[in-house]
Amino acid sequence: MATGGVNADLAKERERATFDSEQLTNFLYRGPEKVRRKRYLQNLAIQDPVFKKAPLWAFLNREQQYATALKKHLHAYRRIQELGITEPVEKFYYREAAAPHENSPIGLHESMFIPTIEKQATEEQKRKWLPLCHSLKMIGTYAQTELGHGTFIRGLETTATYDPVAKEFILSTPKLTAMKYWPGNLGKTTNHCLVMAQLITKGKNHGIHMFMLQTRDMETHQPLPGIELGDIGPKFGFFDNDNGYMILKDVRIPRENMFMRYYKVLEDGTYVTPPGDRLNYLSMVLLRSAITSMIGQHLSQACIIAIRYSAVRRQTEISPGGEEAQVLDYQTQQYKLFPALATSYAMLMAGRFMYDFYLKTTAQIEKGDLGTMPQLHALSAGLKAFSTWECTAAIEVCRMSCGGHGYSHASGIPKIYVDATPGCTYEGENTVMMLQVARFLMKMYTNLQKGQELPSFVQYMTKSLDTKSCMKEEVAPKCLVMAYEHRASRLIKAAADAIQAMVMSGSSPQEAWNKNTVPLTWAALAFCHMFVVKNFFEMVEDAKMDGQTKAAFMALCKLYAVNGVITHLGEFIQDGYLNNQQVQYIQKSLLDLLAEIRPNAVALVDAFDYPDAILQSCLGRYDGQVYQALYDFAKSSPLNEKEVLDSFFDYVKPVQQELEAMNQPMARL
Ligand SMILES: CCCCCCCCCC/C=C\CCCCCC(=O)SCCNC(=O)CCNC(=O)[C@H](O)C(C)(C)COP(=O)(O)OP(=O)(O)OC[C@H]1O[C@@H](n2cnc3c(N)ncnc32)[C@H](O)[C@@H]1OP(=O)(O)O
Ligand SMILES: Cc1cc2nc3c(=O)[nH]c(=O)nc-3n(C[C@H](O)[C@H](O)[C@H](O)COP(=O)(O)OP(=O)(O)OC[C@H]3O[C@@H](n4cnc5c(N)ncnc54)[C@H](O)[C@@H]3O)c2cc1C
Repeated sequence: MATGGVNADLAKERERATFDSEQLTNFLYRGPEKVRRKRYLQNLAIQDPVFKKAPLWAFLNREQQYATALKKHLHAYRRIQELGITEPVEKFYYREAAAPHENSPIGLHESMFIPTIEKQATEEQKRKWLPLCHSLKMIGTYAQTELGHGTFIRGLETTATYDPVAKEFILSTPKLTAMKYWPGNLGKTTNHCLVMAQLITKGKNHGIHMFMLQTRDMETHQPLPGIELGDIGPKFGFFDNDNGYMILKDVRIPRENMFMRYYKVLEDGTYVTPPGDRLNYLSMVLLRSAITSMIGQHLSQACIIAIRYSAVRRQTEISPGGEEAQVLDYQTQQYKLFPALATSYAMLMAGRFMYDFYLKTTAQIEKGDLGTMPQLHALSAGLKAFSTWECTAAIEVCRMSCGGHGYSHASGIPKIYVDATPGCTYEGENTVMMLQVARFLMKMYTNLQKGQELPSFVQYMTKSLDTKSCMKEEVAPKCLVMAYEHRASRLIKAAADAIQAMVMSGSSPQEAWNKNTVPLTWAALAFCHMFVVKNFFEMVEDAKMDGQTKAAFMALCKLYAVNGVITHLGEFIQDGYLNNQQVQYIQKSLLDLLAEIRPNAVALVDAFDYPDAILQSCLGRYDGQVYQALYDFAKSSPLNEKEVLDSFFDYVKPVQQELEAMNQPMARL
């Protein structure tokens, strides 16, 4: 254990902050009462001996990691029920503190399996399945992706063929590429799954639908006949999760196991068409809507670690013989870390918007109003892709900004990175998601040309492109937002014009689309970026907090916007919207903002309010005693348990002896 109180540099950082970090914490968690409750729940978990005694994940092999994750998450599941915690966000706080570095082997059971039953099953199916799910008799997952197809869902090859005589579906993965491959916890943990399969009835294929499949015996946990299951092996991250494969050989399930709230197959095999298209894609939309907040949290943890460490780390004397500087005082270090910090706040704000929008829209869908589904799809796909790309890149910047120690698991950042980066792939590969956004934007652009009214968040498209920026020396939020709107509108028009020109010269619309997917993704990215900037400004402006806190928060928000302009400068100046002088104002503003944020950097990460027990980082400790912690971490490496390892005698000694013998003068003769 590190001792010695709070590191003097870190203590000074907290004293010199111009605002009270608690105020920002209260805003982030939606009020002081909620903060108190969060801390109470986190402390309950942190003090629980089952969680306290668990070994550190980094020193375990994969099987041990899986077992630890299972033990912790099942204990948390039981405790959450005993404590009567029902609010999803409160469950999240408890679980995060209980198992901060263990991905849940029952995570998909809770985040996809149960919500899909709640949203897509009939009342009768819910009555049958939900009690079993809550008592964990049924543990399920979401089995969609196959060896041959993940992105193109319509191309999935698993079939569900209806047999009207037996009133059963026959589930089959008819070839190698049809086997389910990747679903989380399918390999070893779960005993049920939702299978996405091509529905065939009366000889006709009706596309993919959802079916409930029992995969393992509920007592012995053995796979059921006709089902081959297994873990897919070690991955880049998610070591403790059994992503699985599954082969189905004509497995029969009752007709009642098709999810029939919206889509139905009658006893005689008649297919009843649903009220709306793509309703069975809604489970993906739920997770996509939650990912922006989740990834913002990952990045906020990386920022805490890198910024606290940069305040403690001193390297190189600035003037000969003088004191070595805190690395956080180097402008280049600030340019790495403060945009990352601003990005994490921007994504937390975007995630807050996104999840609220999801709840509002799905409430309308539940009532049969499907009108806002295209907007929900476009925004959830776009923000999921944009936030995961931005945040994973920034996490890696945080890691490298910690120098060599950032490469060690002692820092905590490598684990954050490997668990965050698959967010770019799962729930829809990011490029593919951006192309869905582009599809929506092109539709909106066509509607605009036809004089139709646009949804509020794309109304900026109606503004004339024939304008110049209002940017002055004092870089104003309004002018920044307008610059982002202009860039997004211009790139949407450029992509639309390119497609239109190709069609006019004889290409088919599909060909024209496929030859312009790169500009289309530029347009989609610019749209998402604009959305995040605008939402960030709006949320800061509306935030109820004292003036100093708001000023500190606003500086971050401006930095996010200003840094984005500089990073994508070409797209802002291509048509002369910003002139040279204005670009210079923005560049100067960036440097000014770095200096303005500097005294508040530590307070801004303290505001995220992550206890050390969750961060589990030697570098990100609240007390800044990083060197003692690194030494303790090294000492606890299992390689240090024995002074001399057996492998020394097994491998080094024999080779040394052979080489010695070979090199003897007699041996050379
Ligand atoms: C309860 C709290 C939860 C908290 C959770 C916390 C987080 C926990 C995190 C856990 C951590 C890790 C878990 C990891 C889980 C990972 C799980 C998975 O990965 S599951 C598998 C995910 N797979 C995908 O996402 C596949 C991606 N592909 C697709 O979605 C589709 O194939 C496609 C959208 C790319 C194309 O679909 P297609 O049917 O071919 O559609 P078209 O392109 O032809 O478009 C037709 C039309 O449909 C519209 N559309 C498409 N999708 C939707 C949708 N979802 N909703 C509404 N509308 C949709 C599209 O816009 C088109 O509309 P038009 O009007 O014709 O333009
Ligand atoms: C950690 C993890 C957990 C997962 N959990 C689950 C789960 O629980 N359940 C489940 O069903 N699945 C799960 N998956 C699978 C995941 O959803 C898919 O991997 C994902 O949807 C991407 O599909 P793919 O692998 O087929 O990628 P591909 O589509 O093969 O992507 C490969 C490349 O092709 C490009 N590409 C593909 N199609 C197009 C196109 N139309 N236009 C332009 N470019 C294209 C992509 O941009 C990408 O660069 C998980 C994956 C991971 C990594």
